[in-house]
Amino acid sequence: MSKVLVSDPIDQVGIDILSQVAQVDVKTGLSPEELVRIMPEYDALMIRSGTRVTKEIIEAGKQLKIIGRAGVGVDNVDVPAATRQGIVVVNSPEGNTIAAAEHALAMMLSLSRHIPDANASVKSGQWDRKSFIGTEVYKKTLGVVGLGKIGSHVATVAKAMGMKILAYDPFISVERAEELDARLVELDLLFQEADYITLHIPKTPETTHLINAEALAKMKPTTRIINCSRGGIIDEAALAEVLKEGKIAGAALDVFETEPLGESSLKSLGKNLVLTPHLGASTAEAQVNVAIDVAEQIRDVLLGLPARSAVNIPGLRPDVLEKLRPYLQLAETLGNMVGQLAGGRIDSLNIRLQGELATNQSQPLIVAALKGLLSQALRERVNYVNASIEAKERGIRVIETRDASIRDYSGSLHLEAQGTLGEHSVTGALLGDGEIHITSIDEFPINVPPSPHMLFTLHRDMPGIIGNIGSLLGSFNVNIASMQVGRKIVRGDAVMVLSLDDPLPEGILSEITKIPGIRDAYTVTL
Ligand SMILES: NC(=O)C1=CN([C@@H]2O[C@H](COP(=O)(O)OP(=O)(O)OC[C@H]3O[C@@H](n4cnc5c(N)ncnc54)[C@H](O)[C@@H]3O)[C@@H](O)[C@H]2O)C=CC1
Ligand SMILES: O=C(O)CCC(=O)C(=O)O
Repeated sequence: MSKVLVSDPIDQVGIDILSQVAQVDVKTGLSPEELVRIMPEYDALMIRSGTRVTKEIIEAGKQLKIIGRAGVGVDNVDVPAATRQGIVVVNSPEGNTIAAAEHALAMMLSLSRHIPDANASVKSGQWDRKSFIGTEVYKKTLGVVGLGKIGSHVATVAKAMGMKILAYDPFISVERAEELDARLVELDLLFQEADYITLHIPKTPETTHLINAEALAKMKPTTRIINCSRGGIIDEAALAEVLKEGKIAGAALDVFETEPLGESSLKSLGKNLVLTPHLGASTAEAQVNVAIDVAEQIRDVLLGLPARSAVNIPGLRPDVLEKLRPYLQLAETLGNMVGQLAGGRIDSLNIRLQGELATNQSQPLIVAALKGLLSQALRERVNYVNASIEAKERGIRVIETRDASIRDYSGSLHLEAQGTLGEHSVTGALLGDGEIHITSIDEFPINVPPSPHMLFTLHRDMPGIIGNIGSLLGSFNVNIASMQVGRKIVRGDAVMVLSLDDPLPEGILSEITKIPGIRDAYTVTL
């Protein structure tokens, strides 16, 4: 019989589902060393946010087939390590949406009406009404950062409470914002105008410390901030400072840079700060939803069936998956690249399946390309199941064509996207050894494998240009791992693709475009 380890508290309904097919051991509070030691016994691992599933734990799981995260964020799982071992990682992208949205709204109202401190005051025997004069949210402006599932529900309810909604989300269409009666604005304007700011975004390199000293300085003294998304999006030291000095009116935090929250300057603040211990998903309903969602998927995978909400591997029959796996990776990589080249808000994606990929069984490749395209915006929320729906909801027009006559590789994919940064295309194929190669960018022929940090330029093919870019990058201590130029005619337009050892430091891109002959420059991070 299969064995499942449940290493965080999970609703009993999930345990009951797992018990239909497996022996279930609930062992919470294990140390990383204990987890590594016992992992070889288990076929499946079910967690919430409490267990950090490291590479060491995954590698110890010699029989492990699936890791189930009863919630949305899989940032506590080393997903690439799991993928390398062919272990499916599943989550519950929507099971706790309402719970998290309601917690953010509850935090906004608690903060406005000093409910936590007033409660403590009454319980300590006082009847102090003067100290707890609050503010109303009616007719105030709410700035929603991240208009995804949770942000949209917060916006809808806040609207019903009479609030005006501003939203910042570079990946959401104006039409979607209009449906929610929200005005899409730039972040600076939101910082300047909002009375309340609520964060509903994933934690990514771009969103880490999005709310820092500089951002806080743009806010009104009456602004209140709510964070029920991820710790680290707010710079806690900078926030504590402005709260102490009364430069903004208050904050309510459910998530922290380090959890559990240890020593912190936040703890000494008064009624202008409300703190909860990552309770966003902690409702009876959400815990039942996520437990069912994830336990059913673990049960199915243990029975040899596909998972419906896999973050890393699509829900296909194992034999079909085995054949398609390299091409799915190709499609996802190309989708991710073209999404970044074309910019945040994508209007359309043209996918051309070429050569032997131009068959009717190629639907999963379209889905993989969309998953890659949306991954910058949605991170772990996008999977092989919801990618098409998410694209539709975001108003992305998807056009697929097939051309079996193109035979430069046995099968290749050509993706063309129209977005905020214009129209861009990328073609890729698999080499004999299964390695992905990018074979054209914006119709210029090249031949490079994708790498984690890439820089692309569109420039005039003229002497000295390569040297100028090299010197500029060198002056910022950026090391070039490889470089290739693609051109159609001598001294015409050309593209340059550079693989860099490190991410491009901020500000260099605009310096690159100042080099004579460079028309445009883009970075892609994979
Ligand atoms: N406190 C808690 O217990 C819970 C926290 N969460 C967290 O809440 C967050 C939001 O979750 P969902 O709404 O389900 O995700 P979602 O994927 O539906 O929405 C996220 C939105 O953020 C947008 N976005 C991405 N990068 C952005 C950027 N740089 N600036 C502005 N917007 C950006 C995306 O376009 C997307 O619309 C996630 O971080 C999730 O992990 C979710 C559930 C419970
Ligand atoms: O499991 C929990 O309570 C945390 C939920 C959460 O943060 C998530 O689902 O992303």
